[in-house]
Amino acid sequence: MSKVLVSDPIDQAGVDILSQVAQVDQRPGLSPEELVSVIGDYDGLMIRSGTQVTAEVIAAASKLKIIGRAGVGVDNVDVPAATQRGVLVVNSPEGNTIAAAEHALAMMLSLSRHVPQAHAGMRVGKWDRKKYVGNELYKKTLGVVGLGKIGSHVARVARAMGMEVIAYDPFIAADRAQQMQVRLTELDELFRTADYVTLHIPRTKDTENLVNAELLRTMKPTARIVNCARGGVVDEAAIAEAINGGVIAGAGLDVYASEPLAEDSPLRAVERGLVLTPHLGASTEEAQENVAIDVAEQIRDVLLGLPARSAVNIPGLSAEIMERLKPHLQLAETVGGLVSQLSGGQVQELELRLQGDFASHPSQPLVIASLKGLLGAVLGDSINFVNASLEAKARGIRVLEVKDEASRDYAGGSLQLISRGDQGSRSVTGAVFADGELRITSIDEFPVNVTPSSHMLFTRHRDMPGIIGQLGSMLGEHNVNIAAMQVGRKIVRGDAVMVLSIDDPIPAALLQTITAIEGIQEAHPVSL
Ligand SMILES: NC(=O)c1ccc[n+]([C@@H]2O[C@H](COP(=O)([O-])OP(=O)(O)OC[C@H]3O[C@@H](n4cnc5c(N)ncnc54)[C@H](O)[C@@H]3O)[C@@H](O)[C@H]2O)c1
Ligand SMILES: O=C(O)[C@H](O)COP(=O)(O)O
Repeated sequence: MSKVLVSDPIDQAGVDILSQVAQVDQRPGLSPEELVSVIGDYDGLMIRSGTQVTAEVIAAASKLKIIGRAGVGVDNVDVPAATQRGVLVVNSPEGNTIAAAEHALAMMLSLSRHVPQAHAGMRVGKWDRKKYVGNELYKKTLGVVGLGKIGSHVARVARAMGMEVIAYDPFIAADRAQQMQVRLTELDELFRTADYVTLHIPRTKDTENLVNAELLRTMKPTARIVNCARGGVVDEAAIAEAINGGVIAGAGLDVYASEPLAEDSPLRAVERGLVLTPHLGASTEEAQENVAIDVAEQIRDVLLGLPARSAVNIPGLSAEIMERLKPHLQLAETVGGLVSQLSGGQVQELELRLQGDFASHPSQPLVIASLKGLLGAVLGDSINFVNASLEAKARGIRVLEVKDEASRDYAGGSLQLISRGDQGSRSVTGAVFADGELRITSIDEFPVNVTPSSHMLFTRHRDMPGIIGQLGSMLGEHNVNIAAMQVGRKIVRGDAVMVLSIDDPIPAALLQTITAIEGIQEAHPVSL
């Protein structure tokens, strides 16, 4: 049975789903060293933002197939290291959207009406009505930085509360913003004119310390800023200074450059205008149930050999595409495996020629599947849909694509792979027939009609009497059973190819004897 480690607190609904297929060990609070020492036992890892999945953890994770992030941000996972090891990373892109958006709105309201400070006063017997006169959000300008899922929901609710909403997001089209009654602006205008600024961007090299002392100085002294996105996108010391110095009126922060926030952080010493929460944006019962179910289902499916719906590190290969293109992907992988075993040596270039229906589908999944077949035939299970492209790139394999939607040799079109390398060039074409069966339809341009099978033997030989008989009796003598046989030739008594489907692999010694038969130019055993 598979084993899944859950190293952060997650909702029981997720544990129940994982338990359908795996032994689930819930061990929140493991130290980094403990995680490295235990991870080698696990097929799956389920985390939130508390666990750092470093390259060291991934290097120690010899059995790991999948890392599931019960939430959105995967900045605590070394995704490139996971990709290189073929470990799938999945997340829940939408499960906590509403929770995070509502937390940002709660921050804005708390800041405007001094809710935490007023409550703290009440706890110690005070009745401060004058001190906590606040502001309304109504008719104020909200600046949203990052108009993605969370930013859009904040914008929608803010509009309903009577706010004017402007946004900065270079990746959002103006008409999409217009539909939300949001005006797109530049970042400097947004900071200069907004009464409230709310951040909903990922932490990237472009957004690190985006909100710094310089930008804060451009804000109105009455303005407030909210960060429920990611730590590190604001300069925390600069925020503390700006509030203390009256440069801005306040800030609401949920996330920090380093978590948990250091006890001696300057933020903890700010006396007014600041509301701090300990990364609670996604912490609602509803969101936790959503993300736990979403991610646990994906881990379960992947452990059962099914695709995941929100894979972070296989772009363009969603579960929906995997399902829709299943036979096409199988064919691409099979043809990739065949061409690899027929090529021998080093493949330097792979040309993918797609005809008919094959050309009308997105080609990236077919490229990945072809590379998985090509490299997997040599490197085995270490190659999967996650790392096939990366591994091909690392080996300097160039990939070319030629698409021709109009021409079709077969009703459903065809896929041809041509490999070029130090041993010359090889080509295999395949099609998916109406019965859904895969067929190999040509090898090195010789027409054949072969259903791929686990063990096959391929020969290039001269088309002359006696060769087929000799080969058949040789295999019989060695107790190798032939299930099917196909010969393809272009001209009588010219060159020809033969493909045999056999029940067992060909012993190495027998292969040598086969290649010694007069007229056989080459023979390759193939396993799929
Ligand atoms: N506090 C929490 O508990 C909590 C909960 C959920 C999500 N989050 C975080 O909130 C952030 C937003 O999540 P989301 O689901 O809305 O993501 P999203 O991908 O839907 O939206 C992010 C938006 O940011 C924009 N963007 C990227 N770089 C930008 C830049 N340099 N300037 C301006 N805009 C830029 C993108 O175009 C996108 O529209 C993420 O960092 C996520 O990790 C935090
Ligand atoms: O990216 C996210 O989903 C949020 O930051 C939530 O993090 P959490 O799962 O640790 O609450």
